[in-house]
Amino acid sequence: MDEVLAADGLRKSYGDVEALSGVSLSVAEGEVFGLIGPNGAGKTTLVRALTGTTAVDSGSAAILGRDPTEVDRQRLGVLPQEFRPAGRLTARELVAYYAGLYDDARDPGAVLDEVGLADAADTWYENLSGGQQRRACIALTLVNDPDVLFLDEPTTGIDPAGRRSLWGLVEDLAAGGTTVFLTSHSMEEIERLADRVGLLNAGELVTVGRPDDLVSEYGGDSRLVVRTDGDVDAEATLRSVSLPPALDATVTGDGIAVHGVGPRDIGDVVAAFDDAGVVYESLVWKQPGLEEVYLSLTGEQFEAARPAAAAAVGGDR
Ligand SMILES: Nc1ncnc2c1ncn2[C@@H]1O[C@H](COP(=O)(O)OP(=O)(O)OP(=O)(O)O)[C@@H](O)[C@H]1O
Repeated sequence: MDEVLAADGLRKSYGDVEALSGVSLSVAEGEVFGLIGPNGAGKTTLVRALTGTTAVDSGSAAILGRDPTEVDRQRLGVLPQEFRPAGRLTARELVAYYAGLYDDARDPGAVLDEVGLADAADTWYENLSGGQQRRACIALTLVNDPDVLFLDEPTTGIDPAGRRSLWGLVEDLAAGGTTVFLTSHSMEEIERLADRVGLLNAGELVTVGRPDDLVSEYGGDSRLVVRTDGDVDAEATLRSVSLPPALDATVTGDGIAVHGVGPRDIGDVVAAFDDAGVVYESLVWKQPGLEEVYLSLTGEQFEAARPAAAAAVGGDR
């Protein structure tokens, strides 16, 4: 596969703040590369460096083998994190205006349809809902049928159904050969869309890999988390429970975590807690995902909890 995006030792400081401290990466044609990282990690600076909209202090970037400032804009689509088109143009007028900037543009109506804005096409941008505005912005990045698409937090403010339909759109684009560089604060979005994920922390690309590989390497084991009442002595409770010998347990901030619990072990573990007469508030079985990778590599909880990650196997008592 051809390399479409490349970064080699990108460094960028703002005064004393080193936003990028030597970032190198490579993205292949048709790949969806997901970038995650805490606030201020340097994600937007990296997008700007890769798209040639900020000058770097050292290092180099290339899109389609060229310097980002020299690449044919017809082949590039960029959705910045903050993007405010003219408020008193309708979605259709905006898309038509942007289409007019290119020699070879798609039909505005078809693009509006694709992002789910056909019914609101004749509403002024300023009167669209937040989610509809974001869709309109995405439509503007698609008018030139780009080969490379940068999406900086594309679905912020879009409702769950709208997000899912836009994920389908990104999947279709990638299947058609479009290379996508995506930053997001939604782990669900990254897990769903990204072929490879890069974790940026304090300006450094801490790790890059396929989601499954990162989870196997850094995600830890699946576990059953037993939340006890705040007044309960979790250490004493744990000593009173006879867990299956292969399993290990630790006391956490709000209860007990039993490690290495596979799906078939859940019943035995629950029975062990019941036999010991433990009163618990909830039992949650968690399989590791990117959230755990993020926690293990940054020491921080990912902001947006991923509800589907946890399957409750017990209730209040
Ligand atoms: N124009 C600027 N002037 C000064 N400092 C800046 C500028 N742009 C970014 N920074 C700083 O550089 C660091 C990286 O910022 P950046 O916006 O790239 O992070 P981010 O990962 O995109 O954050 P977020 O998730 O909050 O959008 C931060 O410390 C930020 O304050």
